[in-house]
Amino acid sequence: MIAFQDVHKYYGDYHALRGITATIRAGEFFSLLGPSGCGKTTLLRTIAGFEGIDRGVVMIDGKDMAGVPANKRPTNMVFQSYAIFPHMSVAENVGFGLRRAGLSKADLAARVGEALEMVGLKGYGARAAHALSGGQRQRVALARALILKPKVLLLDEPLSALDKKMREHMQVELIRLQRQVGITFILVTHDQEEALVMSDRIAVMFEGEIAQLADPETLYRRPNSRTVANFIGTMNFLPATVTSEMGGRIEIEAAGFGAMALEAAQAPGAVTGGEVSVGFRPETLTVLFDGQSAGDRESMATIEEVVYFGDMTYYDVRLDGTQSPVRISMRNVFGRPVLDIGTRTRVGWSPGAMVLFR
Ligand SMILES: Nc1ncnc2c1ncn2[C@@H]1O[C@H](COP(=O)(O)OP(=O)(O)OP(=O)(O)O)[C@@H](O)[C@H]1O
Repeated sequence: MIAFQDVHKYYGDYHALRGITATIRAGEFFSLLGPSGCGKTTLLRTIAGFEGIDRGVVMIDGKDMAGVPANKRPTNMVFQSYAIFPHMSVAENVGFGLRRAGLSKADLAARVGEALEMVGLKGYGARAAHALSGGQRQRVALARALILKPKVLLLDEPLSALDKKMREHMQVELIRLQRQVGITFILVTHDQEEALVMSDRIAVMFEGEIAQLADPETLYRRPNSRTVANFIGTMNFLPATVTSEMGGRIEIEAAGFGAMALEAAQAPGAVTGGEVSVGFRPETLTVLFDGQSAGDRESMATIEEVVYFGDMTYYDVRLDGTQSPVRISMRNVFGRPVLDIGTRTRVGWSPGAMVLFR
């Protein structure tokens, strides 16, 4: 549906987009994720036509968008500050973009009703827009964009003004809506959890470039750099050395773990003798209680910090033979005690959960 080919954008001397090449599929929920200033909003605006580009090509539905103004593109944008008109009714807001479409009153009312139903605001048409909650206003903004039946809906941090509960509720609503209407949604967010929850695929951006483009599970389990690993969730790192690499099997010697073998996919670019880091998520290690078997491999460790969350406990443990603690997250089980700082414990782990970074 969208194709970027080596897209560059400058603001004066500032190189805001540095060679973006990617495709977004029709019907996909796609997110642009990255820290503030990485260029995600700029990239979204190049799709909408609000921002020109200095080099490269932006295609929508097979057509080069060079010279095509925003109002002639099959896209519509929903903004963070849901710019709805407070003095109008909900129905007038939603029907605003169709007021010159020459529809009969009855047809317009039907289209407005349909759009309101999609966003869960059936029956709210006569309500004054200023008399709505933040979440309801955002739904009006969505209905106003959807009523124009765009091929692509562009969402610029649409939920960031909402409180946590409402944001989580709207995330689920947005996913449901996208499945129902089946059009391509492109979301800009700096919230990694939001991107993981909502997206079919995510482009992680840093400094005007796409660092990795993949589905949520791949991004989480196989991040391609330490930067991506750190941006999405928590990743522990320990120093390691590659002892051999042959026929797609990489052997390493890692502090705290000892020798282990990894698949090639876990260790792209590993070279024998290379000093690397082995990375692993907090939930892939297990604090083993008395009599519990490891399943795969185990190491000895000392608990240095305990953070209790009710349903979870974080243990910061130092594996024997290592310099710095690593975090383990454990789901609490009724009747099982939370261990104290200073406790010596066995830790279970599996080579399959490790990722190697240069
Ligand atoms: N109109 C402009 N003129 C000059 N510089 C700009 C302009 N718009 C954006 N920039 C700069 O380009 C870079 C990318 O901006 P952009 O808004 O795309 O970032 P972002 O990733 O969306 O960040 P945020 O989450 O803070 O909105 C930033 O460093 C920003 O300061």
